[in-house]
Amino acid sequence: MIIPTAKQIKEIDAFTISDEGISSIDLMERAAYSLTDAITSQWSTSTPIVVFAGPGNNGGDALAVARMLICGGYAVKTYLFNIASRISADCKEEAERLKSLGEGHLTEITSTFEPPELSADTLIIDGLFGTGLSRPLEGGFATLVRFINSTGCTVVSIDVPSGLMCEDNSSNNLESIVRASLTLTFQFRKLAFMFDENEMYVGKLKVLDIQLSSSKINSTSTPYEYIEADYIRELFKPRVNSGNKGTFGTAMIVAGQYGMAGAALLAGSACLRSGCGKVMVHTPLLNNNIIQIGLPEAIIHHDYNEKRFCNPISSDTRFDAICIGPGIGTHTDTSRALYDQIRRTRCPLVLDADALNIIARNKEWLDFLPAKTIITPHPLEFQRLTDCKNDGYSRLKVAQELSESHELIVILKGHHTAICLPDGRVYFNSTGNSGMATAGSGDVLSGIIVSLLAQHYQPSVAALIAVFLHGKAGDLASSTLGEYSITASDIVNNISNSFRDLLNM
Ligand SMILES: NC(=O)C1=CN([C@@H]2O[C@H](COP(=O)(O)OP(=O)(O)OC[C@H]3O[C@@H](n4cnc5c(N)ncnc54)[C@H](O)[C@@H]3O)[C@@H](O)[C@H]2O)[C@@H](O)CC1
Ligand SMILES: Nc1ncnc2c1ncn2[C@@H]1O[C@H](COP(=O)(O)OP(=O)(O)O)[C@@H](O)[C@H]1O
Ligand SMILES: [K+]
Repeated sequence: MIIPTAKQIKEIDAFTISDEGISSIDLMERAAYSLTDAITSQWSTSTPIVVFAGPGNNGGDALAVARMLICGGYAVKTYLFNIASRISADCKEEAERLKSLGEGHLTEITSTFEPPELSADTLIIDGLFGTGLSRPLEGGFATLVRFINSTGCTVVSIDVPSGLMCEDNSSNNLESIVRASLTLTFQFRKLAFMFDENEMYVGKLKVLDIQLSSSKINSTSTPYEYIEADYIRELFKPRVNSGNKGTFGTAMIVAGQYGMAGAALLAGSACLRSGCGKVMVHTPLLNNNIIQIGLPEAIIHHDYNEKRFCNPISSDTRFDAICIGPGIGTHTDTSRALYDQIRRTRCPLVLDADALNIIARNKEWLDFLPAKTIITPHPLEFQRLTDCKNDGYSRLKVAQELSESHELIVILKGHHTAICLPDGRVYFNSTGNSGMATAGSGDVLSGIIVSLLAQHYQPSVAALIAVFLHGKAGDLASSTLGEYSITASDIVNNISNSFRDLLNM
């Protein structure tokens, strides 16, 4: 599903209204029905409800929901903030409809507001601002948001937590954003929801299908897409029945300085579990026994010259793709080896972990990474690599620029990992859970990627499939072990289930 901008959502709303021939107020009623449905399915009529409505259509939604809840037997108090006397036409109409239920349901605030006493079990519905927010909240609205956040009550935000911009929050006033327990958003995830630091505002997310025009949605051009199983499934090539080891390619993994052989084991076993024909591991001689015993299927490519660090591989004619980085360390010898290897590599390449930390110290090397190289930084590695600001939107913009200017595939790892392609497109992943925030989890991802590259998947496709499968393997691991107990090995052990789940095998 696409992730349109707030402006594009407005256009899709407007098109739906004209194309379907329905009025905007009826679209609002449709939206409010689905909100009410989601609320009543979770909270009973014994829950006291307080609704805060703003002056725009987000407020209109809130007023419609208040009416529907009252009609459903809920005790609801509603406050409409009409400070500047500029409420939208549909908001005004919804206020009239609510008033028509009788006295006392609606309090209109036109100047100062005395916050009510709220019991701990009150459910707050936040309909102050949605996609129309154009600047950070300040003054009375900022105070109101701080009041909402201080109550300790459960908060349901309509469409967007009020105060959160749909895209760029790098200059926002973070204290003036509602911290929702649940956000009921219309039709699309918003870009800001993809950034880890905004989880504290969005809370749990539910996307409500309000049947906006599918033809308009399909013709809306946006670089951002949220990827789910159906999309990934289409990217697979059939596996040739008569294929042999050679058909499915040989992957080379340069990993594990002495003391970090586990990184090589994790990447190597993930690679083997992901379908390539052969896996070679280039690792210091001292790791020999560990790898031979832990990963008997792999061929060890000994790094004879040096016992503890990684040296360059002499030739890359014997493998189809190469991964460099998991646990290699940043020793000067390794750094030199990485330089040589990058300069010499002609096959598809994925760089992870310490390979990226080394490049961060030698940023000019970015200029000669082969086209379509995949890099897989977590936020800190990306920060070291680019000196970017620390918020999700700024980081994404820099990643997009880097991807486009250097023709790289940048996999920005996080809860919703972003895969940035050189043509400007960005795909956000839908699988994965906090149990995957565990040492070695990234090594597993690198192993899956290089396996797919060795099987001759295009780098962009390999990146998309691998990220999705990796997260899915983590989800399957968590369904049996729980998020607290997953280890990176459990992710490896669930790669096969992840493939089978995705491909209905
Ligand atoms: N357009 C449509 O057909 C639909 C819209 N829907 C709702 O409409 C919302 C968007 O409505 P609007 O475009 O009216 O926008 P909002 O309701 O988000 O707010 C817009 C109003 O807030 C003011 N404003 C913006 N930033 C402000 C700030 N920092 N401080 C004070 N005032 C500020 C604007 O001047 C405008 O009056 C969506 O989020 C959704 O909830 C839904 O009803 C579905 C259908
Ligand atoms: N909360 C989370 N939700 C989803 N995926 C996560 C979460 N935390 C971590 N991951 C995933 O786990 C991997 C962690 O990689 P990384 O930080 O490089 O780990 P390591 O360096 O320990 O191997 C990434 O693919 C990341 O997307
Ligand atoms: K809202």
